Amino acid sequence: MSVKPWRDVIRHLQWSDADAPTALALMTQWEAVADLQLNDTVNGVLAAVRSEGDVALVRFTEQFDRHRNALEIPAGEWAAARARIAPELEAALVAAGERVREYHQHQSAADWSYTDALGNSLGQRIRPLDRVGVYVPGGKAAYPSSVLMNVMPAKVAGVSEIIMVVPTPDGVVNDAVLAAADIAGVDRVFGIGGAQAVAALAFGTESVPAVDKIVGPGNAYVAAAKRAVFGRVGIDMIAGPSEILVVCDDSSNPEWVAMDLFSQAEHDEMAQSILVSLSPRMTTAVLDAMSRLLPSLERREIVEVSLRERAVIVDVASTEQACELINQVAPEHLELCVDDSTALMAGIRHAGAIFLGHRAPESLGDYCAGPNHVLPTSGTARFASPLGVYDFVKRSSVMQISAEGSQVLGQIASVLGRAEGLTAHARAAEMRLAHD
Ligand SMILES: NC(=O)c1ccc[n+]([C@@H]2O[C@H](COP(=O)([O-])OP(=O)(O)OC[C@H]3O[C@@H](n4cnc5c(N)ncnc54)[C@H](O)[C@@H]3O)[C@@H](O)[C@H]2O)c1
Ligand SMILES: N[C@H](CO)Cc1c[nH]c[nH+]1
Ligand SMILES: [Zn+2]
Repeated sequence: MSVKPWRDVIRHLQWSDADAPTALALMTQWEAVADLQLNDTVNGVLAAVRSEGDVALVRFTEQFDRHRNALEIPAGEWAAARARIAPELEAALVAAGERVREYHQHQSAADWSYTDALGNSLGQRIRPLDRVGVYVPGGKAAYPSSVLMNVMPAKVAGVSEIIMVVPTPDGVVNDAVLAAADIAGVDRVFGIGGAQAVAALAFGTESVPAVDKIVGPGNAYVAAAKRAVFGRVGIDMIAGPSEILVVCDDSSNPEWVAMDLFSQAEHDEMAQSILVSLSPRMTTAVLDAMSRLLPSLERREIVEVSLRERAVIVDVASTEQACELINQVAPEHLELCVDDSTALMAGIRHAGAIFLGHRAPESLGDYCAGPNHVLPTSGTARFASPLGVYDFVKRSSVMQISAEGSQVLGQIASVLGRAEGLTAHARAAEMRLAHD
């Protein structure tokens, strides 16, 4: 139990102080795969699985997850698990899955083309990936919701084959995770995790088919392995620990704000909760609510470490200052717990998912609102987007050149080819000139 009140434990900044932006930048930075020893471990695992296949996969699963069960979990077991879970859990998974599917259907993009002034037809064709690997984390907790979030956009995109991997620590398979796999419609499930699972998906083994792209969040071993295999396969992103940034003002409900901050802190000790306050009175009220509510949390120990190590409160004097701060942090989750979010929304450029008003706790986005909960973390919302249908398709450009087009474009290509010293390029274009 913490002896000091939380107001004395959580770091507290005034955004108007000249050094506050730098201090906040230091507090929010997180390098996904900076640990050299971890990288050595991961590189060793990748090399071994690549050269030894299933033998290494079984060995590492025994070493890190403490079991020697069969690698693949057959479809019959998913259906049996679905029948075993509580009916209300099954109904919640089905309802959440349908909402996630519906949201992602809006992301589907169509082929396009146009005809230019020379009669050339130029366009873009979109096709789903053939085979993807979905990493569902499962070391310290089981995440059936992450099955739905990873698989539904792939199904909407029309991916032909979805291979799911999920660690089964001590050989224990989570029924809700298997039920979610059944509901979402994966093709195969393997009870493996960590860097060895990523290696198996990237290189293929006797049991696990090689995939074209690996998606899904995981711990630092998973993140390092995904980064290392990128290029051989595609990846979605490098996910770091969960983060939430909540903006409050006099209209906020302090207990709701406190619980929303806890909801991400409870993920793991490195998760980060940031409170940005437009009202000193509300800052005090939220801190008091945190002290009141914290003892009632099931995962209190994790929350306490997360708050002590990584939480920050920042007082801001205006919505402009709030926006400046938000854009610097580029948070994974942003809650605007205020009556009127119009001015804030106008100034916000970087955030993974934005929750507006008092009735939109981040946890609804985690489970069932519809948008994806796999989001860019650690400031990567500056350039990255939530996992979506667009991650499971690729685009080809298409060009059909008319007789007139080959004359006009051929002359330009001829000049540019010769300027680059690539005369075969130039001659290929010139041959078409001569032909007509
Ligand atoms: N962004 C999201 O959408 C989202 C969703 C769910 C979970 N998460 C995050 O994903 C993470 C899941 O982490 P986790 O650990 O529970 O599960 P995980 O599945 O990512 O990792 C478990 C695996 O890590 C490997 N491992 C553990 N210790 C190791 C060691 N010392 N050496 C080599 N390998 C080792 C093991 O192979 C094990 O199978 C958490 O940080 C959680 O917050 C994110
Ligand atoms: N908040 C997590 C992503 O940052 C996702 C999650 C899964 N279950 C609960 N939450
Ligand atoms: Zn969450």
